[in-house]
Amino acid sequence: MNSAAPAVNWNSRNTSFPRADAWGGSRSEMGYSTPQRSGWSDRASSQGDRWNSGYRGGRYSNYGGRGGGLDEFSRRGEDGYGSWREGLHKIAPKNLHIERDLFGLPDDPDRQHTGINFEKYDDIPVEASGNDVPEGVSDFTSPPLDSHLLCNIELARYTTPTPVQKYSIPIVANGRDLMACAQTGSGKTGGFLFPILSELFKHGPSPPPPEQPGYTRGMSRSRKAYPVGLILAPTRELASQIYEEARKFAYRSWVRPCVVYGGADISAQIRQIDRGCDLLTATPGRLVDLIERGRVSLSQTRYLVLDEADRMLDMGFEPQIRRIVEQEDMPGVNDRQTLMFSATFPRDIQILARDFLKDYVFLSVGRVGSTSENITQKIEYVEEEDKRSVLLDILHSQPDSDRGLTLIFVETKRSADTLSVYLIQSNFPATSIHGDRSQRERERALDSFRTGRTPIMVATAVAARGLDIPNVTHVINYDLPTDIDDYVHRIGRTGRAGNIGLSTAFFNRSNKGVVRDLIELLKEANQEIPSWLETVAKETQSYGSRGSSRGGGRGSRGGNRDHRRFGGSSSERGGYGSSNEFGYYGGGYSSGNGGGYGGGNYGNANGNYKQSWW
Ligand SMILES: Nc1ncnc2c1ncn2[C@@H]1O[C@H](COP(=O)(O)OP(=O)(O)OP(=O)(O)O)[C@@H](O)[C@H]1O
Repeated sequence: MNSAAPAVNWNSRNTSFPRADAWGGSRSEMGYSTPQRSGWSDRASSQGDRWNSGYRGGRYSNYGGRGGGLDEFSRRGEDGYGSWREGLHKIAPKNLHIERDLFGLPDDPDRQHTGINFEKYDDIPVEASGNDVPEGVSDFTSPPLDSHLLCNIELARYTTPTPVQKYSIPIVANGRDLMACAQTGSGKTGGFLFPILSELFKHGPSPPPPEQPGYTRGMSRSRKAYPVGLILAPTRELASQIYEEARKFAYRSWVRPCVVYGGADISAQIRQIDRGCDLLTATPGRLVDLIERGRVSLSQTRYLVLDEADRMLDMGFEPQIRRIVEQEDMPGVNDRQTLMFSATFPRDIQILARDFLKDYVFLSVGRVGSTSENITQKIEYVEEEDKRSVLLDILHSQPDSDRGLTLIFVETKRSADTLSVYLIQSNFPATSIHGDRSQRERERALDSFRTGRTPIMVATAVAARGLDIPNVTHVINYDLPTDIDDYVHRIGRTGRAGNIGLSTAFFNRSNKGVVRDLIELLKEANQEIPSWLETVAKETQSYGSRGSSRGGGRGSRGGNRDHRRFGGSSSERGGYGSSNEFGYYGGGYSSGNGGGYGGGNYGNANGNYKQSWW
């Protein structure tokens, strides 16, 4: 284990000072709505008012909510938050109501439970490159984790760390930056939350910001939040989900998680951050808005996480991300720790890493961009005009006893709407989610799907990343994406946390651009490859002759591997510094049965990568 001192200077240790942003108070604002008990079509309901009337509550947010004496309320820890006083972490008393709300009961169907293949994660080869890579841990223990975090991990009923968690915990504890790539559903969220929260629990908050020398707790005007940790995520739903996880693991601690995202009432979000904001999860656009309004400062940020960073670039967020990281008041790369997580790491994101990370460890659990063997992948040849009837056949053949949820991906918002209406007309309980629906409609659709009231959801790529919905047993790619990484994330909505899942993809000749990548993926995951698919692959000529705007297929995109180690053409490197800077870093390790990096030198013939579809 590397014993190097953390790069972050925790000059706040063992001191006593007021938190920069601890205003005390309840947490009832950023409410998530309680499910409606109407029919199965979330659209058909006439209860829209209820969703617009500030109705809050339900399992996510119904504690707190008191009008006065908030500080006192907070001090007593009744809101589930502790404090940091005189250099010591004061853990709040237990609150069974909050505990039930956060962690559920052992057999709650709406919670993700680990599946029969959870232990098999340990068989996945892990590879790490970089200087002096710390060794992984094998259990949740203190040290290296803070003992209070262990209590919360136990409440979440996690018994063993997943591979990405095993390695991220010591890497972050040693003050290192990290680019981590692990298969969908294998616990990346804990991979960044555990080590960050653990360090925050041990070391306490940052000192009050220098620009507020006369800072007084309880000031009512010009309140500004100074989060110590910032997590950027591409979509509102993913940001909310990360926030819910952060709330679990921060329970009873001094750390107050917050979430902000576009499409929702900004005043409610401002009220929420006014009450304390130590670990902020945000979508980039809304965060820029709050910075511009002077409500958030990043001057005290010690931890920066970019979750699904490649998706954020695809969505055109690079200018906002660069502004947040480079042009506002966030500490520079040497004065913070930066972590990037995804299941796929195409080349362009690794170029961004050059600017945002320092001497980082590149960690890959399994081959980067691979799919979990817990997902059985079927590829069906279906012509465009036959898709609807084949879909109905599949849905009819799913036994009633199968209480699982089915997620159907289509390429356009319009087809999400038309297909869901078609399914409803065909007597299937369906809803849809896509970028043209309002935030309220999106939340309602997701909730109706999650709770099983509409066990079928038609979605665009907006639902492809990160969403952790228990009991999704079948993912259908009604339309295949043009980028294989998107396929990886989409099917990853099933087969999570060691559970098994089924994926069906409709393939026809319009999808031949992904055929080689698809075959490669299927092979890696030990899946059956239909002979007709191999025939299409053989027929498809001139791979690589029409690369996508993102650089073509898996191989030629040059991503999905540690760029420093494998180099790439100078144009691929996009002006990287000297070869010394990005030469091979020694000291890496690999465990498990090896694997190596695949990927040929071919492009994606269908590679017109567009952002407007989702
Ligand atoms: N150590 C653990 N033990 C048991 N369950 C875990 C553990 N870590 C995470 N989980 C559960 O596994 C599920 C998947 O975790 P998570 O959402 O973090 O996956 P992910 O790797 O981020 O997936 P994706 O790539 O799709 O974003 C969650 O329901 C989470 O609660």
